[in-house]
Amino acid sequence: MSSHAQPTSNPNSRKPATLHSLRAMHARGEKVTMLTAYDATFARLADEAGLDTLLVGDSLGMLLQGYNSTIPVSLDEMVYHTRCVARGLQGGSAWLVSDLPFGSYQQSPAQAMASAAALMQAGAQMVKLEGGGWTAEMVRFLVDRGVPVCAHLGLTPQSVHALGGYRVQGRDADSAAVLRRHARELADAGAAMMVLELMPSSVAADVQADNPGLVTIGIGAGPDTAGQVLVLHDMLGVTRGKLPRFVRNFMAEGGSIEDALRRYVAAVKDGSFPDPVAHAYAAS
Ligand SMILES: Nc1nc(=O)c2c([nH]1)NC[C@@H]1CN(c3ccc(C(=O)N[C@@H](CCC(=O)O)C(=O)O)cc3)CN21
Ligand SMILES: CC(C)C(=O)C(=O)O
Ligand SMILES: [Mg+2]
Repeated sequence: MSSHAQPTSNPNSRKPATLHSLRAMHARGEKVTMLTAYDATFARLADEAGLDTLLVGDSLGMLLQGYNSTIPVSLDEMVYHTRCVARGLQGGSAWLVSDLPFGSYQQSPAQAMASAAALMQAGAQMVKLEGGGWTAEMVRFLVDRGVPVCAHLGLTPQSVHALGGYRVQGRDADSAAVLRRHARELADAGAAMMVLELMPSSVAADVQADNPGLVTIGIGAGPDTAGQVLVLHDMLGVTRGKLPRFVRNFMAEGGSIEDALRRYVAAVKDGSFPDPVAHAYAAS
């Protein structure tokens, strides 16, 4: 089947998500669910389990390719996995976000637009890019040209070597204030969504309160964001090695992958995940 084939019958009764429906979900206080997906089969399973949004994360460099960071992932590889996931979502409902990989947007707004175009033509509905205020010019350039953008602040894994490891960000008052300022700049530049990764719950709560219409998606950022994201392999308990504290293994609770996915959706929707103590970080 070509990627331009007509959608087949809707596998569930949900309408396809739109930026409008996701903003409305947040406005009425319903939590937004996001999970990473890298292939057609898991995209379809996640969609059928009721995920609102899927992310083709550059974490695939670590989970699928075996690298120890996301830095080696290329734009062509992100395009390939975006095509796979988009085909799995045909006839489905989840909103599809794809990561712009390291080196594909940092140079200029024009470079960011060319890279975003490749992901959108592969089936993404929104692109995500990592970084603070310096990315505002890229965000504005893309949004003006019809590309929805998700920002990503806090622990930005593409900067792991500059950050000195996968460490909690915004722990002290000064760095928390910088994070809040950057979030405001990116929201003002037109970012509709924002991943907040590995920061004290209070900082993520402040970012959400500063920018009420922004759909914040937390990972290791506490319970007060508009939504939550996890890496698929982590919530299925198949990731090897030491896991970050914010992870919960939903496979240990459910009897099947389908059940684990449904439990994740239910736990985010009813607010039982993340736990404010077990899965969150405090300011220093
Ligand atoms: N499997 C996987 N899951 C992820 O969530 C993930 C990746 N890989 N790769 C890309 C980034 C890297 N991430 C990470 C990696 C390690 C920690 C970690 O070890 N965190 C410590 C806290 C460290 C501190 O206190 O500063 C923890 O205990 O959670 C957190 C996020 C999140 N992302
Ligand atoms: C963990 C999420 C936010 C991500 O960027 C990824 O999976 O690459
Ligand atoms: Mg990523």
